Amino acid sequence: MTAPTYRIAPSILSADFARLGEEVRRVTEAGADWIHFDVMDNHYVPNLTIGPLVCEAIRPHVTAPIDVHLMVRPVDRIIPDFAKAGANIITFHPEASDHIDRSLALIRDHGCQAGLVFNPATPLHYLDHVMDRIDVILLMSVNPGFGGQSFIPETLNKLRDARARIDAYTARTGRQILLEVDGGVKVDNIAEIAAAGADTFVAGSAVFGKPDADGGYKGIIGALRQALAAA
Ligand SMILES: O=C(CO)[C@@H](O)[C@H](O)COP(=O)(O)O
Repeated sequence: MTAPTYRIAPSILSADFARLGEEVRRVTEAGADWIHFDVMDNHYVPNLTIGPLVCEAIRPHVTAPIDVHLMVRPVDRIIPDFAKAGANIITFHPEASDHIDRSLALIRDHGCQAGLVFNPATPLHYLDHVMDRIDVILLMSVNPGFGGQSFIPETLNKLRDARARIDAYTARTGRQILLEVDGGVKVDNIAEIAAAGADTFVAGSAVFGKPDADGGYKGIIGALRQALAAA
């Protein structure tokens, strides 16, 4: 079996919004694989963040994929705007979409990779009939809406379940699906999270909270990768 390829996706929710272009450039120069872009609407989740205009504004500052996590209801009408703004991956919460299959198709028809996001208590059965349309499964390991929360340990069991579904699907079809995790990911738990099956790690406060005096973004991304190497 070949060793898994891991991706680190810093969440800009914890970045300095007054200097966002510089922040995304610095974090990708420090080794980030994706930029995770949290979209909150103060309706589906109790917080309000950023939209397609900000995605478009940061796009020239990075070549790394922009991974847009929609925490919005309704879902469909904002998808074309994010695709035009330079998003590469767009994920949404199945319970926030009236027509999951249609929302996934809309994302892919706009040239982006598509995925479903599962809150800690959202069952994985939403995957049952749409695996062919999915590129990424994102498991929330905190309740969505805020950065800086603690990792919910039950997520490890859910990751194992999602990993088993993906592996069975890949064995049958030859198609890969990424398994991303989001919330409370730190140097001291990332190896355990990887061992449970995740290959893509969103980290907000762990990365953007790191002062230059402590090695800055390069230091923390290096430490996350080192911990992963031991997984
Ligand atoms: O989507 C969310 C929260 O809703 C996340 O992307 C957080 O922003 C992750 O932050 P940390 O838990 O890593 O600080």
